[in-house]
Amino acid sequence: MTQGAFELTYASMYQPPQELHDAFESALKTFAADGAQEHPLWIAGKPVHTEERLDKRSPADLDTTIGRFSVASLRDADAAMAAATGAARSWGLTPWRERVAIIRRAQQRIQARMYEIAVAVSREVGKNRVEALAEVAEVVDFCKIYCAQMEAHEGFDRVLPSDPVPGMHLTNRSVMRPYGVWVVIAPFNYPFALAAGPSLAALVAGNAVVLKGSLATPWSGVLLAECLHEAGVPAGVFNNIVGDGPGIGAALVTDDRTGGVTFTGSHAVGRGILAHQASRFIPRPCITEMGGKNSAIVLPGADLDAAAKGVARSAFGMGGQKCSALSRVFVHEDIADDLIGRVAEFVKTLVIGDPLERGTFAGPLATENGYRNFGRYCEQLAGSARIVMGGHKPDMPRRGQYVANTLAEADASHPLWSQELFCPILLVGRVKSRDEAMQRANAVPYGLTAGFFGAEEDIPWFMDNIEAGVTFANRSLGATTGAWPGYQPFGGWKASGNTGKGLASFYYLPQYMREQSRTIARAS
Ligand SMILES: NC(=O)c1ccc[n+]([C@@H]2O[C@H](COP(=O)([O-])OP(=O)(O)OC[C@H]3O[C@@H](n4cnc5c(N)ncnc54)[C@H](O)[C@@H]3O)[C@@H](O)[C@H]2O)c1
Ligand SMILES: N[C@@H](CCC=O)C(=O)O
Repeated sequence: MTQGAFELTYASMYQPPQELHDAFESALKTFAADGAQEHPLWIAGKPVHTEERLDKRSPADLDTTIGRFSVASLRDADAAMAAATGAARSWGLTPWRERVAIIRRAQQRIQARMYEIAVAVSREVGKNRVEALAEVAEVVDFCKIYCAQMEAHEGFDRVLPSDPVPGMHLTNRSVMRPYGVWVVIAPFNYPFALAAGPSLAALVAGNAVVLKGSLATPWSGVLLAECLHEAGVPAGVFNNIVGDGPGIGAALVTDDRTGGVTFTGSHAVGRGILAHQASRFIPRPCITEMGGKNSAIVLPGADLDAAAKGVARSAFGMGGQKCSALSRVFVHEDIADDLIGRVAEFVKTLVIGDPLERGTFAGPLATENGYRNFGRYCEQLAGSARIVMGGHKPDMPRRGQYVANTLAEADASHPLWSQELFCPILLVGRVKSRDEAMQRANAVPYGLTAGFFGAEEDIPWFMDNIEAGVTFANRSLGATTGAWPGYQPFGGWKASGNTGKGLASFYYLPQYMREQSRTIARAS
């Protein structure tokens, strides 16, 4: 989102202009939370109210309900698949320029409703207002990028030379065609961006979509469905259902009518979905974006103030509930005390509180599960690590899922070094050399993001050796977090993702299409 010269991204979000706050405040007033408001599923171009409803509680105040959400049954999931199957053929045959025009209208609808969507995202996830606004702005950029890529590649339709056969004229073409119905499974932490990003790519490529978001964050998908409907996406081409993973999600990804799947979520679930798609008699494409256990390396020569800010922002932003969150820092022993002191000082300035308030850095944890896990991890650390700060659940004016930013030093053998925690816990390890730091950074199965702070001449060594899909050096705005479409393609290596291609990169969109070679022979 651009306001004057200001462009809102996850890196620029720390100092947004006053107009952005004013517009958010005004949306807060007009788009008030009405706990009794009913939110439907969207199937076959229509809102569908179901018998089963979920009263969604605010993670910031568990005594407040933010809306009543229809929950899909297996019959609703089947209806969504049937609607998408019925609509897929004509959408796939719609000229790509028309599809691009519709997605551009969707971009305008999302832009026009940006502040109210951000209010909803902030309320359901508990993320602060700028994180929420940036999440919506990211979707605007996904629309722009995928439409521009279709145009730049002329709809991925290429005329090829005639082959040299005497007495015959052969016309050759390569066209990229959609798979049919694409199932998108989204996580709770970026319920708008990670539902919209894959859905928009699938749609512009000509697939019909069935989206299933997380039960923990059911609102974003409804708003996305409304925007796409307002933009004129034909009935059945985009369907949104809300339901549990093992029941409704599994039904979608195993359905015979599914043509391809994009899953964003934990490794435990993603791996199973990927195995299923690969083992079918007709294997299906499957894009999995999974967990992370991201590290930063800090070496002598680093600007330690910049490092402290970058480390704290990426470890504790959004309560550590980013797949890109920093959870391990390896710092050279000569500068370790200095870095730890600066991180602790900076963290004291970060406000934990009501996510809708202007000054809040981090709100509550989004899920009950995450809140419980945080307590468990802190108990584990209490007996076996040096807790520098945090390690508890703070007293707050409201009964929300609030936790303290936690920094701890633990032995290399501690089990929390290798497990994704998804809460604001940062482990620090002292190292004797840059090679020891690299060895420990790479000694986990994940490979999503990584950061480095140190001398310019060490940056190529870091980027050439680190096993991660997204790398940053000397970035105080976030050591490992805050990739933005068009600037930093975002995708994981190793157990963090199976395709090796980042969201919004040049290589992403073609994954939603399959190539057809077309040769026509005529006598010459
Ligand atoms: N790599 C990335 O780009 C990226 C981005 C965001 C989040 N994540 C990861 O997501 C995780 C946090 O999100 P979460 O807790 O919502 O993840 P999760 O795996 O629990 O759930 C993700 C989605 O999968 C659904 N699901 C669960 N079981 C299923 C099944 N058997 N079949 C089909 N669908 C099923 C859930 O209902 C939800 O919609 C973290 O591991 C985080 O690192 C990764
Ligand atoms: N794209 C976000 C992370 C999304 C995953 O949770 C970032 O780069 O920080």
